[in-house]
Amino acid sequence: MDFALSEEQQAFRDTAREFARQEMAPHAARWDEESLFPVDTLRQAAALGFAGIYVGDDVGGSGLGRLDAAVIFEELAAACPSTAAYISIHNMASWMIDRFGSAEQRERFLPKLTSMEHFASYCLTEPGAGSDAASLRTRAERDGDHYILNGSKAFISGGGSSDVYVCMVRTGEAGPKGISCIAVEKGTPGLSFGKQEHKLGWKSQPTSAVIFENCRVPVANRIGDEGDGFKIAMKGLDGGRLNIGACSIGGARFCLEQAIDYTAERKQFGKPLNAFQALQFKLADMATELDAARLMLHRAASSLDAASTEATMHCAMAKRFATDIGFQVVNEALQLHGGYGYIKEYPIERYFRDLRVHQILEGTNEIMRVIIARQLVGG
Ligand SMILES: CC(C)(COP(=O)(O)OP(=O)(O)OC[C@H]1O[C@@H](n2cnc3c(N)ncnc32)[C@H](O)[C@@H]1OP(=O)(O)O)[C@@H](O)C(=O)NCCC(=O)NCCSC(=O)C1=CCCCC1
Repeated sequence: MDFALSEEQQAFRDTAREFARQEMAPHAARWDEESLFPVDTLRQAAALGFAGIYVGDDVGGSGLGRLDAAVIFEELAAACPSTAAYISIHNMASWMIDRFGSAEQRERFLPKLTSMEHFASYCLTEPGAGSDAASLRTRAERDGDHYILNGSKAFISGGGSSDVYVCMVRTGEAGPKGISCIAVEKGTPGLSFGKQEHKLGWKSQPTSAVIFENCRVPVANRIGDEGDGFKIAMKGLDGGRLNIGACSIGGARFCLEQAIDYTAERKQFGKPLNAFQALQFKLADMATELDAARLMLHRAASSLDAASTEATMHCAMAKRFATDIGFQVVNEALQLHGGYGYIKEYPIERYFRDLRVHQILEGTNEIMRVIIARQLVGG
């Protein structure tokens, strides 16, 4: 087992770190404050290959693996978890087209997605179908060479701004086997968007409902066969969960570094905070748990790259652990900053708000436990 990154991986990491420090970090607070979707910066990230990290290079992707992606997302999220997470979602939706789409669909959609001339959204959740994703009700009725879609999707990242919506819809029976995956393009009559949601964090990416009212979509936009949609969605999420875990680790790493600097500078009772053993122990625990989370995440990424039969469980374990530890580390970093951690002059509160949602989305951490337990005990 080799714990070192290859020379190539160190090179992506350095490129991502430099980009994040120069092009994201100086602007992230303003994107958050003004709820700005940083389209130009996203396209700069795409020019470095970050918009199709594990998409084939024949359609403009970087042709890399999940471990490479984990390394890149950690660096991007150290500067701005919200923007890094949007790039992750775009990668997840693009990969679903790359992996399950036809040659014609790959050629039609992916060159514009890998350059981020177009943006992609992943649409599974509905107002009445969150954790129980297989109960989704958005209906796609066949009408000749089109489907007519009716229903709505909730909490969609990129809603209203994305150009391609990779949607899970019901074409058949109740349950997972009646679900298909269809790419709906912006501008299709009958497609509209709800109001922009006001969120605690993740403010540099827009979030809205996606609404279908007699929305006519060509059958040629169906990704995979009828009835394959649930499995496609779950496979997309295996990788998406790793990326979100990597975003938690990156954000938490930045906050740990801030806490180390702050406790060295801040003096109370005549000495720096870091001279108090109780606070040294806090820093030691934060660093140890973060390291454990990164190791677990990299193991899960290697497992997914190797198509291991345990990959889904490893991804669920890593998502659960990395997002819980990430939030815990940011919370401790805030505590170590005292009152300064709670005000906007310091960056910690933004990371606190951004990382909280990682424990909820792409499958709550309770659902991660369901996935792990099913592998252990069956059922
Ligand atoms: C785990 C879960 C609760 C499972 O469900 P059930 O019990 O209904 O389905 P079950 O009986 O487990 O399975 C059906 C078929 O499906 C296959 N399969 C499942 N996982 C996978 C997988 N990982 N890979 C391949 N096949 C899979 C399963 O084998 C079965 O097929 P078979 O009948 O054997 O032929 C699932 O529903 C889930 O996960 N919910 C969380 C949703 C959830 O995560 N949203 C998040 C929405 S997205 C989101 O939050 C975002 C936020 C920010 C923006 C981006 C998106």
